[in-house]
Amino acid sequence: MSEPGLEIDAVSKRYGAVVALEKMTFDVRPGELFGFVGSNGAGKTTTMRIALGVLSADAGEVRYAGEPVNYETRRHIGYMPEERGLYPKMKVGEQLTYLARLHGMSASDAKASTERWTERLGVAARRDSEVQALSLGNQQRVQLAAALVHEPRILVLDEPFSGLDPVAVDVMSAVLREKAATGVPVVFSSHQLDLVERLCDRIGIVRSGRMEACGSVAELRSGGAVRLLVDAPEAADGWAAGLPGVTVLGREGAVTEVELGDGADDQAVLRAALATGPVREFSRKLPSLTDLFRSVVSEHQTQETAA
Ligand SMILES: Nc1ncnc2c1ncn2[C@@H]1O[C@H](COP(=O)(O)OP(=O)(O)OP(=O)(O)O)[C@@H](O)[C@H]1O
Repeated sequence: MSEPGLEIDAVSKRYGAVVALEKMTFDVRPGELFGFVGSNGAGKTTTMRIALGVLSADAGEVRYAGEPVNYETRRHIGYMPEERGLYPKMKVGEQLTYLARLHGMSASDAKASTERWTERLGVAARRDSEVQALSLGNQQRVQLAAALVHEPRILVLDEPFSGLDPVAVDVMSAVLREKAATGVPVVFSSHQLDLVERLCDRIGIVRSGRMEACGSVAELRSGGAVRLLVDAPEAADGWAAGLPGVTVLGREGAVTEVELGDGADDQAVLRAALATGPVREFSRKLPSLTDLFRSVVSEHQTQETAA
């Protein structure tokens, strides 16, 4: 079994009558990039705030390396809050150095780290500018620098990719990958599912304060029904109707999409297609993370967006 990283264990939280989290449980292993996705109001920000300790849980526990997270551990978390948290009138460089010092770095290390991260994140030329003078995207780059400047052992980032241009998305993705490669557990929330699918080792899909599905994209896919694409140009409409356990989802030109239910035989589909004439393509259609997400959350979508 791998070493424990950051563990969120049966964490529950209410705001008055609103149940924000109901036994939220998952773990982010050392060196792992974990994508935290869910509808608006599903409970991602609440979970992250509890992990950082800016909000207390009603029940459950957050652990790091097998021990409950305490004040000392929290000094080693790099956090990017959803509401962002920079001082607008303070200069970028001074602010980052100050934050690094707050986390216990020496003055010279804090200065060197500020220089390193502002360069890496493309805001070195703005070190002497007030934060409020920067564009929103550049403020976000500085916000990420603020989460990284003290060389944290854990990274918890609330929607770090929102509002970034494609170049900044690439830089941010590379930085998160590198941090994970050094053994840091990295968790971030995002609504950009294509990015999450590309970047993350594992993904957690949250619905109504609960972890509904968790695993690698391949693991999440393995739970769903198999879909096939069959390109049979001479087949008449209805060629696959009546095959046991097979549902025809649609046809575009010569390509028919079918879903296999329990007990359905893909080879029977292939034989039926070949009986119509040539088959140019016969392949499995893998659902995207967006498809998987929709199937997990759609059931209660209305309830959550009303929150
Ligand atoms: N301070 C608060 N007071 C009352 N209710 C709150 C408070 N903060 C959050 N909530 C409620 O808790 C639930 C979870 O909210 P949370 O912000 O954690 O969701 P989220 O997944 O981060 O959403 P989003 O994707 O929109 O950022 C929602 O129903 C929200 O309305």
